[in-house]
Amino acid sequence: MAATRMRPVILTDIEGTTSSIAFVRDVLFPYARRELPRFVRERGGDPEVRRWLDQVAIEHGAMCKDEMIVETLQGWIDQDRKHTALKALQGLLWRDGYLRGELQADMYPDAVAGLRRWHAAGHRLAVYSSGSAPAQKLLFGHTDAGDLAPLFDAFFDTEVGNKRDADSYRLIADQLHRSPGDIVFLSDVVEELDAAFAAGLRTVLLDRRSDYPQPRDAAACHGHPRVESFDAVDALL
Ligand SMILES: CSCCC(=O)C(=O)COP(=O)(O)O
Ligand SMILES: [Mg+2]
Repeated sequence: MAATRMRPVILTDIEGTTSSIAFVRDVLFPYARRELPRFVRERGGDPEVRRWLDQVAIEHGAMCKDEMIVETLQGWIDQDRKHTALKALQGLLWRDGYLRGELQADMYPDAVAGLRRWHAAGHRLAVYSSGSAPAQKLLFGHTDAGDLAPLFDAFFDTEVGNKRDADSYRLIADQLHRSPGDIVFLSDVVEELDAAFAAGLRTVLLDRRSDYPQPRDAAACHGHPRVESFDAVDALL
């Protein structure tokens, strides 16, 4: 009897892949930057907030005041630092915004259709983003296409490691109980795909015109299959 091949797990990035870079840069980050001083003033005493503020303070090598921590975090937002403490605090801040109805995640329509199609076809879906896992669940739970969070069965963030480090993808494969070759990673960032490929994952480069007006040529793609929308991913699964 012929062995049936398991459907690959589809592991997706968010910014530049399921949602536009502009949404993250022009909506989410400014919201966090603006709300941060109030949030630290009002919630800085909560253990789940203090834990991350203290981590930022320790990195300064000195006891520093909350105002200085806020300035540091705002600077990191401006630099798009993918620091775990910043990402955890952003997730807590965005939670308020989503729950108050002030935030709603923009999704690429082809990404919504693809995720629904693959889930219906029996693929397991997972997310790997620099945004914290709670922030990922909130984002997919509050999209312009409704609640998409139930489509996913795992959410990975930088607590498994940096997205440009092959060991992070080995850990994700272990945690999904799948061999690396049974996972397809979708991302707009070639360096992330290089790391995933080095760990044995299959890869697809999202090269969306609205995020990357200049198409990336063959040399820039480093051998990763290149698509402009999720519609073209099915042929590669
Ligand atoms: C809930 S994700 C918000 C986006 C974010 O904070 C970020 O840094 C995007 O990183 P990605 O790894 O998805 O490109
Ligand atoms: Mg990305």
